[in-house]
Amino acid sequence: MTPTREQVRRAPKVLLHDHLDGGLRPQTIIDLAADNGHQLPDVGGELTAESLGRWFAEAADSGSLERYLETFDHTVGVMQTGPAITRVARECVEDLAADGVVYAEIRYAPEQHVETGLTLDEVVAAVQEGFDQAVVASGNRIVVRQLLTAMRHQARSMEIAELAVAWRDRGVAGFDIAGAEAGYPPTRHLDAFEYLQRENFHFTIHAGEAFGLPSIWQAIQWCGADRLGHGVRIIDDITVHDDGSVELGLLAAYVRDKRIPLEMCPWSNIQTGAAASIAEHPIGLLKRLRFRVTVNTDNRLMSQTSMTHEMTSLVEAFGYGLSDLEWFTINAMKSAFLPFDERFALISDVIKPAYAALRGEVA
Ligand SMILES: O=c1[nH]cnc2c1ncn2[C@H]1C[C@H](O)[C@@H](CO)O1
Ligand SMILES: [Zn+2]
Repeated sequence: MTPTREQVRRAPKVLLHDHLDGGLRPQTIIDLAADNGHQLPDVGGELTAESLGRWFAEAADSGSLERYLETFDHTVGVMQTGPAITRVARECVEDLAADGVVYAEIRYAPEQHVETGLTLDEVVAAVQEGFDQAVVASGNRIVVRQLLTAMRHQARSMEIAELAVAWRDRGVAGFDIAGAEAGYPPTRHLDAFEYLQRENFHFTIHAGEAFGLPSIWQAIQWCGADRLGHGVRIIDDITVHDDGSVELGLLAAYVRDKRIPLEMCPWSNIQTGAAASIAEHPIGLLKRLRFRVTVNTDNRLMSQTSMTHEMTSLVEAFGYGLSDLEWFTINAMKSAFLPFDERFALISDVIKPAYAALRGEVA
């Protein structure tokens, strides 16, 4: 039977790709802008949480990653003090816990939060404080880690990689690069990735979202990425013949053979033009071919989404049942940048029993 939205909400979910500066509550943006004087956009009427939320969704719904990214000026702009960052981090975890997320890796770029004098270390500490507060308040129902992102058009990736390693025992589990993809290939940051590999550290790379196979190839074969952020364009290396048979190119075969996790973000892809609709999203074929697919939100504010919304949309478009959602969830947990024993415990003690109980309800 098809799970209801409420059953999807209650099902344990694992989130590997979510931007802290893409998930603010609209009211929080209004409050923080009033505090620090940041000029919010003209929403074409009265500024309310609702109208501002709508503005973000519409402005981000442009079909272009570059235009989508412009909306972050207004979230990053209000996250420039310790207390503001801590509030955003706390609310992020509160919202994820309420949505049934049991494990999350939240990413952001520390270098974007130093405009009024915070050090990079202070930014990471402020985020961790907010996470810790919310995790305790949830009764430890959620486990959260930070991923530190470097902006791919900037030149601070080595510094951010060192920052991530310095915080490895204090809540930071990995590293990432993000921002406009075209013109900024992953190899631009090769020294940072080589450093991370020498440190036995984990990283993912936004690749194959707004740019195609060369970006994915570089991310994996030159830079050694553990996972791919989006990776949706791997579909360009897969041919579906008229008779229904499927042929994988060398890169697609490598990604599948090596079980390289794909952090897929369906609604974000529709906004940036990487996919036309949920029903046409490559996630359907990639799941069928048993790639290591995971489901993620990317930016909950810009896409007006949540894990429940992403998964419910997939249930509606592809007819998935609870076992499919459990498969995505276990895929994600297996792919987390958490030690093996901790991943294993979450799968066997939390995820599997909860899905078994839900299946009992649905049957
Ligand atoms: O989907 C994305 N692709 C590339 N970059 C992105 C995406 N979503 C957010 N970002 C950027 C904008 C944020 O300011 C930055 C750090 O979270 O990462
Ligand atoms: Zn992203």
